[in-house]
Amino acid sequence: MDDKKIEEAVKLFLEGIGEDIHREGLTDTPKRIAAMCKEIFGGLNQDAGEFLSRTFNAVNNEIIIEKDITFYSVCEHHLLPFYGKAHIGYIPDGRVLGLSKLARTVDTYARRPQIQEQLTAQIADDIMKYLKPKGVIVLLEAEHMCMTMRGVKKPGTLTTTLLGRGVFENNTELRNSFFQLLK
Ligand SMILES: Nc1nc2c(ncn2[C@@H]2O[C@H](COP(=O)(O)OP(=O)(O)OP(=O)(O)O)[C@@H](O)[C@H]2O)c(=O)[nH]1
Ligand SMILES: [Zn+2]
Repeated sequence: MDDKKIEEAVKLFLEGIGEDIHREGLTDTPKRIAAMCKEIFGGLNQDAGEFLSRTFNAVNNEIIIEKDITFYSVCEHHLLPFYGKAHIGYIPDGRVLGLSKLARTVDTYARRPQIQEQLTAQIADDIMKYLKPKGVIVLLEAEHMCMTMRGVKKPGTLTTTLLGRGVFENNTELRNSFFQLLK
């Protein structure tokens, strides 16, 4: 990441909104934002393949679900946060992942400028690509600040996105057992 560019951009932006960039509260803000970007956009420098490639033998091929994975992302249209929970289920085909790797995959793609549908798809596609399970299903529920603090201003609205790959693509029974286990 280019700290200098971020700092210059923040100064210009603050001037643009009519702020005095030399007042005490703002003098360190460009540096703070450059440091913050490393956290909230850190996924841009990460490759989920590095940890998704660490698989081990499955005990059986029953469904595995990791639910309520908290995530924070930033909408690419307004650069405002959207945040919520990710729920992931997969049916192994001989190999499984360490549980933490599902949450790491969510973080890798959440920490980028995003839209929710794309985030959902990137998580599902990478799990298919590296683990090669029989199927994976990803459900994301999030609140978008661009819907609440500006624009249409509807606090409390929850956006849900769902994507199934492999056996979850069109098997209603399997999808329903995922929903059942989330309750
Ligand atoms: N599909 C989708 N839309 C999103 C997401 N995040 C934000 N948006 C929407 O992106 C749209 C951008 O619409 P535009 O009309 O280009 O921008 P805008 O004038 O700021 O839109 P308003 O929010 O309606 O004021 C808005 O409707 C947002 O609600 C997302 O993750 N997925
Ligand atoms: Zn937005």
